[in-house]
Amino acid sequence: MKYGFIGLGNMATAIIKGMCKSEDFESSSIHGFNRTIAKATTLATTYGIHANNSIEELMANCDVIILSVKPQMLPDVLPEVKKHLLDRHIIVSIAAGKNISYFQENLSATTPIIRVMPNINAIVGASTSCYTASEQVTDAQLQLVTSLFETVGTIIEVPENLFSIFTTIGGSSPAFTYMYIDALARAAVREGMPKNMALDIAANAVLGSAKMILQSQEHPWELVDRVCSPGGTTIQGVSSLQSNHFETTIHDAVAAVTNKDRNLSK
Ligand SMILES: NC(=O)C1=CN([C@@H]2O[C@H](COP(=O)(O)OP(=O)(O)OC[C@H]3O[C@@H](n4cnc5c(N)ncnc54)[C@H](O)[C@@H]3O)[C@@H](O)[C@H]2O)C=CC1
Ligand SMILES: O=C(O)[C@@H]1CCC=N1
Repeated sequence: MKYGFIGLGNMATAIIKGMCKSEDFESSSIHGFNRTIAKATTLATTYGIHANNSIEELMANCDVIILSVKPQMLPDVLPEVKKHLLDRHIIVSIAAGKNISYFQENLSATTPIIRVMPNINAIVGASTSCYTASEQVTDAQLQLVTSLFETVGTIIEVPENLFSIFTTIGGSSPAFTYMYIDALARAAVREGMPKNMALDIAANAVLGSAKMILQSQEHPWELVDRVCSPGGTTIQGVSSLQSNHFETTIHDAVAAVTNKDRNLSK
């Protein structure tokens, strides 16, 4: 099997890195095409993948075509993909907002299409990804594509009607979490702690808290209560966050992202 990435930005670079580091994929089986050709040649030099000069060349070389351009670039890219589409091709899209029917309308109703939503933590092998597949996709094809995304983290199936909300809490939320970690660290800088030290502590506290949620089986509010000693320090901060609408602020941000994602498919 040969894998071809169209668009070699943040996400494709992370996924290619994961594939090349894994024992399951040969770098010689990976091809890439980017509008700015230098990005392809850099990846070819770094990881030993093939730099292709056109979508036509990439599609002739590859079986699994991974569309990794921004959603707004798809109207430029899809006509060229459609022109060179063959029966052997499997289309994988990681674009936000574009649903399977969009690709069926703009490419072909019979081509196997798998929609995947990874996240930027793929760069460190820690993406929380999901997929949904068109009915033409076989179990073997699905296995192939999920194993590809397992090289950069975990992947689960999500029905397409939940894809927008997954995109928000799985795909976009790393940005919110980075903001939260940075806010904690800056607050510590105000108290005199060096920024690097504060970032390290804040990030590790978030990492540990995430492990607690995943491993303890306890409700998050039970965990909150366990941190808040009666008359102690933490409850002061928890009350302050509640008075400042912590939860509704997050809900508003999640709704804003999800609405934008839903509008992209219209
Ligand atoms: N950045 C993120 O955290 C995530 C992004 N995504 C999705 O992944 C996709 C890619 O996002 P990024 O990697 O962040 O974007 P990016 O902007 O870093 O990469 C896109 C690449 O496509 C290239 N490109 C643009 N037009 C092209 C064309 N006509 N032909 C060939 N190459 C072209 C650009 O030169 C660029 O290198 C998007 O659809 C986005 O919705 C999904 C999950 C997370
Ligand atoms: O902001 C975006 O559009 C993409 C989708 C998920 C994360 N980044």
